[in-house]
Amino acid sequence: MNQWPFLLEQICKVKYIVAKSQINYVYQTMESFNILQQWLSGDKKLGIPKAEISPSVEIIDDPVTGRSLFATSSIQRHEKIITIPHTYLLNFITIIKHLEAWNPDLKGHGLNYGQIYVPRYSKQDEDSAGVSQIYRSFKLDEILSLSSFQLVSLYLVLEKERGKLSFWSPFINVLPDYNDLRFMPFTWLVKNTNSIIFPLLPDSIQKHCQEQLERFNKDYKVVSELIHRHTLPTTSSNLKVLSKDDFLWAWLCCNSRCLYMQLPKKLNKTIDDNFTLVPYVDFLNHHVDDHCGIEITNHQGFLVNTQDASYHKNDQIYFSYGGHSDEFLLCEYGFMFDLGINKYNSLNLTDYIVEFMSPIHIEFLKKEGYFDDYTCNENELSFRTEIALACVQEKPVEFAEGGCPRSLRLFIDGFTDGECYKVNSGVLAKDAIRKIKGCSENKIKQLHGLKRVDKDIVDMAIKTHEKIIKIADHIQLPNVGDNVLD
Ligand SMILES: C[S@@+](CC[C@H](N)C(=O)[O-])C[C@H]1O[C@@H](n2cnc3c(N)ncnc32)[C@H](O)[C@@H]1O
Repeated sequence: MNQWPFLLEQICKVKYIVAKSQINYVYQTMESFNILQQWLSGDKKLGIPKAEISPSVEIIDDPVTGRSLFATSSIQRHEKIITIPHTYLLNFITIIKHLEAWNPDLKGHGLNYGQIYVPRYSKQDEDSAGVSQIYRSFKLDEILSLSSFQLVSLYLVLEKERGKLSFWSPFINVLPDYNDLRFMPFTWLVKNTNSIIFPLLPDSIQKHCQEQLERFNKDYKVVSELIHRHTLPTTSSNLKVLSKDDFLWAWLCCNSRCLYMQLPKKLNKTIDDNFTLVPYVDFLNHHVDDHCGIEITNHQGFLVNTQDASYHKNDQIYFSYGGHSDEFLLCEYGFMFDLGINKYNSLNLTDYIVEFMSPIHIEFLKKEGYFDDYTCNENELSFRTEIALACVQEKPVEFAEGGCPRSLRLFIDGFTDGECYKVNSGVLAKDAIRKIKGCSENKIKQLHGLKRVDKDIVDMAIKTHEKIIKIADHIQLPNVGDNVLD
């Protein structure tokens, strides 16, 4: 029997379904952008403030950078393009304000940050999942003891559960889903995916991910235990055991979208707690160079200004997340730039340099604040690396009784540029770089050999090694003979 007409019909059907689902996706996305903008336009009668968004700015779903801000007409330097009042910022303070409205026992600690509108929650805002009951049973001490990451992530999970009843639903609906962040290798550890590819990533990325996993697991444990203490017979089964996937989604939203905001001193929080989520502003993608500037004021809220950048129609509007390497961007934000773009890329030489050290060297470097984090970029070794390499060239006995060789002391204190160490440091660094490059070449071969695994993820893993090889090939170091420590 001729199968072709049947196959052709099936192919057409699949194409039709794919096209239809793409149209649906575009429609739903645009719809959710409209709802977000409507929400941000406030309500004078209810006293909900209005965000100011320049008509020269629009949200576009870009195939490479995801939801992004673009200029609809030219924008000059130093133009204020976005102002988001405190009411719409999601952070420790606004969450406590909303929880207070459910639970008067949480009141009375006098926390404030600008004017924050909070709905007057009533019977009709109760949700069937039991979230409002959980809010009512919280104690002030246990909420204040949470870190910002723990509280904001928990609150996002709970408010998502409240669906349309949540004040935050227009914002929650435009947050990324897990698939948008699937390139973040740390998520593979949580979800037990890509387990063949993970060990083929550079060691430095694997180490970064293990640290993220530790932080995540700690936050998940604290928050799960809290929820467990507050579940009631009426709480939905979905919440009784806080799902790890849901918490991961919320935790990733915080990790990839948080912006610096100093919390009041009386909260006694750490530097890492000083953040807020900011609807709309969080559509700004990262650029290696400075673009827009952000500022937070008590009175107006969160402001975005073009600073020294100007934009033409259809230009993407960016903001620099900081001087981060591609490895950092991949681990923390789930993306990397193409080869040759990121001037902040570096090689992590730490493990290889530590191998050259005796315990006495390590003790000395720790005391001086120069232990760990040894890197180089395409042009040079970092100062920390130079100090560590100079140190290992000194015999351990030279450090007896807390002493320090004179040349090394002068170098550390900036009185010399460590010229006497340079050649041998170059040899040692070269040895470390050669080993790292060899390791990357080997892993690339193994990655090419993988069959039937997600091609995008494998390509991304290969790219991480190509960046390492590029730095290793480019850096110029003095070339003299053999191991200088012999
Ligand atoms: C603050 S959000 C920016 C909005 C984001 N594009 C979205 O779709 O929601 C940060 C995330 O955007 C993406 N991103 C930011 N800058 C990027 C860039 N230059 N290239 C590719 N993706 C980028 C990454 O997924 C990152 O985790």
